[in-house]
This record gives sequence, structure tokens and C-alpha cells, in this order.
Amino acid sequence: MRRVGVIGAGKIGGSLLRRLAESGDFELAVSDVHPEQLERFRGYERVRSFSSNRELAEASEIVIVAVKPWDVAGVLEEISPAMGPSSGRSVTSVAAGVEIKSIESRLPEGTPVLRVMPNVCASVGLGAAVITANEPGRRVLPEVMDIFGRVGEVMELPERLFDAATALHGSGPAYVALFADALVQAGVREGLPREVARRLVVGTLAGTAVLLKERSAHQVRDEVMTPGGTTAAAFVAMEKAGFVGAVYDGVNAATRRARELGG
Ligand SMILES: NC(=O)C1=CN([C@@H]2O[C@H](COP(=O)(O)OP(=O)(O)OC[C@H]3O[C@@H](n4cnc5c(N)ncnc54)[C@H](OP(=O)(O)O)[C@@H]3O)[C@@H](O)[C@H]2O)C=CC1
Ligand SMILES: O=C(O)[C@@H]1CCC=N1
Repeated sequence: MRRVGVIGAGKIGGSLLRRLAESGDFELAVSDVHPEQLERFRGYERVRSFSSNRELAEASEIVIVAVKPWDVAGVLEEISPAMGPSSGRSVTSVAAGVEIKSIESRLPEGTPVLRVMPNVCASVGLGAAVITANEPGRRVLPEVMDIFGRVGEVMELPERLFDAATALHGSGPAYVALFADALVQAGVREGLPREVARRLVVGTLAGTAVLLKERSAHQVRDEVMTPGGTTAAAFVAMEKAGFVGAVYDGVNAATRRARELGG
């Protein structure tokens, strides 16, 4: 049974751990600076809690670093003595912006290093993730893909595109939530009771996501838009207000921020 350790039991690390624990296929370890985060895993069989990241690394083969980007360097410093090509251990980071070369520079030469960009939809098993690895890391790539595959779809992507992917799907659920909230508010403004508006919007988003798996966005748009009807009227107003341009600008700002986080 593979030994997987997760450093940082927050939104991403915690979601991943829960799913892996439920599968029963792994020996798991978790560490966090907040004891209350570890407390949430007390009832799980095969999840050991550690207050020391170094000890967690020593007890694991696949170490997943799920702390904020600016905390990654400190964590790597702590676990570095347990790493190196002969240790049989690898390090996978999910941090936005932090490049493989920066991770490598803080670990013994030859350590397998992987980078994954997941999203919060992993918490409901519907995540989308991209993955890349340094040369030694390619050996463990299939296993790490299997781990993140337990919480959604995983695709290999060259590292130079990671900041764009981070901006698109890492942050993506928050953009969709922003749109959903605006839709609910707009429905309330037109006189719908809030709860009715909320349920209609959630149903619309869930149904549209299924439709988009089967056909292109343009096809869905054309099926909905009756010539001379309500949808066309909405599109004219939304376009005039710069809706599509705002989406381009938002994703571009997020991409630039990911680059900044990488230093
Ligand atoms: N949230 C998201 O949707 C996504 C996040 N990411 C990336 O995943 C990483 C984690 O994000 P997220 O889960 O949101 O963050 P969280 O803050 O929810 O979780 C990180 C946890 O790790 C703790 N922590 C901080 N320093 C250490 C340390 N030295 N050792 C052990 N634990 C520590 C944090 O404590 P404290 O709160 O005090 O910092 C926190 O409890 C980030 O780098 C982010 O860029 C990637 C894709 C999507
Ligand atoms: O907002 C952030 O920085 C993180 C990375 C992608 C999603 N959340």
C-alpha cells in the first residue's frame, strides 16, 4: 500500500486526504500548523497525524505540499533531509506559481519533483487538474496522476503553461461562483424570491455543465437563443457592458499574479 503524506490540511490538502482515506487504498499521513485541522482526521482509519513535517516526510513515499505559495520554501527546508534520489521519496507541490526549479533548488539533487494544479471541485470528486514533473519525477508521474485522478480529471501539461492553467481552472470555480451570485441577484431584482432564484441558478449551472461535456459552447448558445427573443436581447446588453472583455482581463490578471507568486 502506497504511503502518501499531505503537508497542509486546508481546502485542497484536506479534500484530497478525505477522498484518499475513503478509498482505503493508501497509508496516509497529514501535518498542519493548526492542531484543529488535524483533529478533523482523527476518526479516519489509516491517517496518521504529525506535528512535524520532517517526520511526516520520513513516514511517506509521496509527499504532497499543500500550503500557501509563500510557505512552500520553509516546508521544503524542513523536509529536505528526508529527500534525495536514494530515499525513494518524491515531492509534489500544488502551490500556485511556485516553479519546479525553485523547489529543486531547496532539495537534494535528483529528488523527484512534481507540480499539480488542482481546483476546489476536487472536494466533490469533480476536480480538473494539470500535472508536470522533472526528469526524476517522471518515474512517479503515473502514481501521482492516479492519486489526483481519484478526485477528478488529470492532464499532463508543460510547466510553461501552468500559470495560465492556474488562472483558468485553479481560480475558475470562484469566477463561476461570482457569476452565479450575480445571476441570483439579477433574478431577485426582477422580482423572484431569493430561494427560487438560487435553485434555478444552481440547476441551470449543473445542467449546462453536463450539456458542455457533450457539445461546444457555441452549440449550446445557439440552441438557447431564439432569433429575436430574450437571450439575444440579454447578449446585446451583456456585450455592451464588456462581459467577455472582463473575463479576458480577469484571467490575464490571475496569470500575471501567478507569475509574481513564483518570484
Ligand atoms: N484553494 C484553492 O482552490 C486552490 C489552492 N491551490 C494551492 O493550494 C495551496 C493550498 O491552498 P489552500 O488549500 O487553499 O490553503 P489553506 O490555507 O486552506 O491550507 C493550507 C494549510 O496549511 C497550513 N500551513 C501553513 N504553513 C504550514 C507549515 N509550515 N506546515 C504545515 N502546514 C502549514 C495552513 O495554515 P495557515 O492557514 O496558518 O497558513 C493551512 O491550514 C496553495 O499554495 C494554493 O496556491 C491550488 C489550486 C486551488
Ligand atoms: O487564489 C489562489 O491563489 C489559489 C490558487 C488557485 C486558486 N486558489
